[in-house]
Amino acid sequence: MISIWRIAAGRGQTTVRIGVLALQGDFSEHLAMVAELGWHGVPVKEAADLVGLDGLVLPGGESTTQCLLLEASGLRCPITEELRDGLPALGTCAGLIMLSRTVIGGREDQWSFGVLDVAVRRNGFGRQVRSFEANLVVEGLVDVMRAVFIRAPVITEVGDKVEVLASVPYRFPDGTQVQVPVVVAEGSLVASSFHPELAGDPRLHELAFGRSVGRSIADIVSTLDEREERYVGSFQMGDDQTQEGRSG
Ligand SMILES: NC(=O)CC[C@H](N)C(=O)O
Repeated sequence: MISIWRIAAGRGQTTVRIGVLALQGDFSEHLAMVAELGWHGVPVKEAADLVGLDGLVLPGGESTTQCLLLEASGLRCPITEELRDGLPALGTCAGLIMLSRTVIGGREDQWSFGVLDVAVRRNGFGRQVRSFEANLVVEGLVDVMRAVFIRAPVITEVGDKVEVLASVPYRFPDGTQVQVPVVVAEGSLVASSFHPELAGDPRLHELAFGRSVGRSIADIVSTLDEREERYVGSFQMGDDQTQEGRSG
């Protein structure tokens, strides 16, 4: 269950400050989205930028490069501490990878913050040519969400406390089909395999930083089958699951 976070308490009283990790990737789009929501966006490039934040966005891009830049900038430890202390965070695509407990198909020296109890396979939906868009039903949102998937990670495992807020059908080469989560929440964290900011949809940012969600995974998963017809097609596993990505 995600509680009403400090940001909600602060709304209307003080300026809400949302940091956006701005080392690599599509941080500008996230900053624009934060501004659209009436919040103050703070590009985070060094530890001092983390002071006084109400939330943090980890953007899409290239997780291997972000690992290197997070180390070089000295941000790895302070961000780990903030996330462990419960700073609300939204991770999209590479940002999801950075939050995850386990990363499959990463570089040997790849690390992650390890605060979100999921395992992800990098580029699990395939390489650039297999990028796609889909209309998703997201728990708690009335209208479907247009989701842009670019060399997106596949969530292969979720822990007991992780809530699955949206899934898509995923077909293995042998024809077996499963539902894979593409929006998840745990405690103060929300993450998506896709890029909500590229479709100009601010609702995951609102979900992450401005409201609560509170349904159990079992409850959500039980409703997914009924809704399957509302998804656009199904998606096949990429042919290069272990390939290193090169750009956002
Ligand atoms: N669009 C993205 O963020 C792609 C993520 C990229 N495949 C990675 O592993 O980091």
